[in-house]
Parts: sequence; C-alpha cells; structure tokens
Amino acid sequence: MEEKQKYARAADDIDGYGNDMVLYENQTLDWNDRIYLKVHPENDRKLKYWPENPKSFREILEEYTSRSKLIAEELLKSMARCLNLPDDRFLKQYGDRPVIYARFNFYPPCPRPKLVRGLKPHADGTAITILLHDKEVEGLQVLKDNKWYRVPIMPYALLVIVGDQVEIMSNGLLKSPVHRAVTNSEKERITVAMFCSPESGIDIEPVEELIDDKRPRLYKTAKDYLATYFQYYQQGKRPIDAVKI
Ligand SMILES: O=C(O)CCC(=O)C(=O)O
Ligand SMILES: [Fe+2]
Repeated sequence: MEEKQKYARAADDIDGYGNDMVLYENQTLDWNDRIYLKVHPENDRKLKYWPENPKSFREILEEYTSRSKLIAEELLKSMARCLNLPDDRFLKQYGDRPVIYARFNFYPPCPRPKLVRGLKPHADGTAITILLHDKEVEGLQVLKDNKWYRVPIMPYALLVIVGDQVEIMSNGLLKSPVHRAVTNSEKERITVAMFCSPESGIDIEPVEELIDDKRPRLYKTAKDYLATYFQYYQQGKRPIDAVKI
C-alpha cells in the first residue's frame, strides 16, 4: 500500500494510482483501484507516476505501448478495408501522434457483489481499446438488446473494443458497445486496458464515403472528444449522445 501511495493521483490529475476523480456529489463510485498512465505521445509521459517496482515495469510498458500502437493502426486499416474504404481512411483522423493511456484495473473481492459494480456501464471514448483480461477471473459484461452478456475468459488473448470515436468515423456502422465490470466476493481480478485515441486537436467526423441518401450523417463533428468524456462518464451518461444529430 505504501508503495502504491508513492504514485498516488493528484486531486486534479488523471494519471496516477487510486480511484477515478469525483466530479459530482451523486456520482456512482466504482469498486476499482487503478493506475492510469499516459503512455503516448512519449513526451507527455508523467514518469513520476510510473512505478519503479518491479524494475522491469517501465521497459515492459514501453514495449507493450509500441506494440499496442501497431495493433491499433492495423485494426483501423482492416476496419476501413472491411467497409470498402481506402486503408488510410480512419488512420487520417487518428493521426501520427495518437493519445494512448494504459489503465491497470484491480478489482478487490467485494462483499456485496450484487449491489456493487467494478466499473459502471460505459462505452469507451477511444478509437480502439485493447484489453488484456485476468487469466482466471471473469467479470466483463457487454450490453446487447438490453441484456447483459458475459465475456468468457480467454487467457492471454487480447480483446478489442471499438470506441466511440470509431463509431463516429464509421457513421455508426461500427458500434461502440456499452460494457461494465462486475465484482465477486471471493477473488480479486486484474485487467490491463490500452486506450488508443486519435491525436489531440484533430476533428473527428463520419467519413464522406459512408454518408449518402440512404444513410444520412448521424454524428456532428467532434472536437476534443476526450476532454468532455469524463464529465459524462461520471454522471453515468453517454458522451456520444452529445454529438448525435
Ligand atoms: O476490466 C474490465 O474487464 C473492463 C475494463 C474497462 O472496461 C475499462 O477500463 O474501460
Ligand atoms: Fe471500458
């Protein structure tokens, strides 16, 4: 615990160890301890929050970041191709200097799992999220047609979640799913999410080829989507609703 506190999040910061910021009096708190680190662009890293123990942490996270960045770029190309678009259609909006955060989630055993969520229902504000699951303990659920579905554990597999910004770019053809983490009373659970978002300062909007008479434009141009994300998230609202036409 003492070790963790060395990297404690400052009240006005996102990066660091602890819980999420409390922005509203009636905000639902999550049963989750996390360390949140901006890992890309490299110049924006706040190394004072990067744990020095274990010693290999920094090197491994740097490597994991560059590989995650490549995976996200490959996925954006493939997704464009699947929709019969040129490879670079989504990448153009994603930019060369994507904003990537690593979030290490720790869910302690919870005495009231029926009442308390590890993470409240939300959709990710990213372009792409790459999630490494706990090897043994299940907990992620996805909402479809108003029903929650369990995501089975797949040791060492990476789960890809489409984020709001890809939903916007694809004019709603690719959906950003609402998901949540549930708790359990016996076992702790650890997951690592890599949140890959477009370079800051780039406007995100539906690509032209995906707008036509049959499928009108569904989203406004989003400026600095991440900046407003947490205000909505902590109120349990969906930030994407604010840009729907
Ligand atoms: O821990 C999980 O299974 C989900 C994590 C997640 O959705 C998030 O960090 O946004
Ligand atoms: Fe998420």
